[in-house]
Amino acid sequence: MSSARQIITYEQLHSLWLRWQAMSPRPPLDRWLKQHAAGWRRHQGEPMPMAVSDAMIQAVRYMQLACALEAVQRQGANIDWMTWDDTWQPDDSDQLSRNNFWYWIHQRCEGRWRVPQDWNSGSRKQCFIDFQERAMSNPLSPEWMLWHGLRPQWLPLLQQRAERSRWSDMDLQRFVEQQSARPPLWLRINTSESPETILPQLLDAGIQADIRNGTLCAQGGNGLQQSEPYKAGKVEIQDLASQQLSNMVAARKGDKVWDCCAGAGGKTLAIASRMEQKGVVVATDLHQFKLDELKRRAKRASYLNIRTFTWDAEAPLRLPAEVARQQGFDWVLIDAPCTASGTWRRNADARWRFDASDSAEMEALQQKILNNACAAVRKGGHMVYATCSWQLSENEEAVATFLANHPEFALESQQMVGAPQQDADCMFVAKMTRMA
Ligand SMILES: C[S@@+](CC[C@H](N)C(=O)[O-])C[C@H]1O[C@@H](n2cnc3c(N)ncnc32)[C@H](O)[C@@H]1O
Repeated sequence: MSSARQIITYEQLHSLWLRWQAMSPRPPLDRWLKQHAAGWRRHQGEPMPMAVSDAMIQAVRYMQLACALEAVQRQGANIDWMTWDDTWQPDDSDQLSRNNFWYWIHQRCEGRWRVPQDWNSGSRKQCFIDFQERAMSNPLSPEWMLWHGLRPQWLPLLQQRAERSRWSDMDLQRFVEQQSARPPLWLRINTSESPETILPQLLDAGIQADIRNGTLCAQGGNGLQQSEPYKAGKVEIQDLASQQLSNMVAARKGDKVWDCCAGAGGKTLAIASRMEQKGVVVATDLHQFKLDELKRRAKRASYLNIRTFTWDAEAPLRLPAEVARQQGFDWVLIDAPCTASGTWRRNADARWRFDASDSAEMEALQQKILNNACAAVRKGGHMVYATCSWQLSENEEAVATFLANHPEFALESQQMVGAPQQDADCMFVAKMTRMA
């Protein structure tokens, strides 16, 4: 594999797959592929072919489907998929032979890698065609879920979401179908320039970009971070749902804002961009290394009014003097740690770490953060609670539990943003106001 133009074979992909599988603990595939691509560039002197990362992402997305197809090939189509799914585990894909695994993945995504000439024939081909036909003619069936890389057991949870958010059947179908593809790379503009002004600058830098619904987006990130608009801090990568969520914090010039789970600052920067350097944004997180990245990004965008320090949610925050003087922040954003089920389109492997029956610990952490952050909201101020998950338990139910214990807060609004209406991640956002 010494040239980007060289054709990748499934044997080569499999050795890469085994290397990732052997990692302990196994890092998120996306991050691992980025590191691998950097190593590739260093050793080969040219970029890693897109086909390699595409194939790895498709393999992880459809590894349960590969197991299901293998089961049909061996036992026939008469399988109770809900029972089968109950005992299926991600490691089961290791039981498939290298050929069979990559055969099914190749069929599902019409892979752009080299396979033996006589591969695509015989009973396996027929088994695949029959499965596809059954899946596609039965939307919302277990086989249809498997076809889109989702566990059949998640269907009732998704149906609850659809009912709660008044998604039509078509919306729900679109949501599931969207899981088979990454959303584009949405960009947020940090300056007062318009998308129409920045677009030609991106195109000149060789970035495939366009404007959708008034927002810039790029197809893939290759070269974006080396482009002039990015290096000059004019644009930030931020998913469309995340941009909408940040907009719920309608901070004005001079406001005091606390982004209490700020991470690397995606939302912090979006909020600061509207404050014209007036007022203060306090950004905290459990992890200092994330805040270090936030500081780098803030510097690139020339935001001088962001302060960072660690906070672990074990107790209420000691308010900075100028915030204490006004008895709390005008806005507190809790972008809570969550199962991140709304980001599976970008982080294909995250779905296999999701266990809906084991979310008590996460929900307890979300309540702890809500309970300890709310003390920092001034009377009349607002608290925005958000997750990038779609289950009710981390969202509407979490908000209801909090409000039952805190009658001093009133719910202003709560909604899902992004997918399925938009080609984006799927996030939840609730706005509450402190009344007393
Ligand atoms: C959804 S992420 C935040 C993403 C970030 N707001 C952004 O826009 O990039 C949740 C964050 O909560 C942080 N976190 C997890 N447990 C925490 C705790 N006990 N106290 C404070 N922050 C915590 C994580 O480190 C993570 O950065």
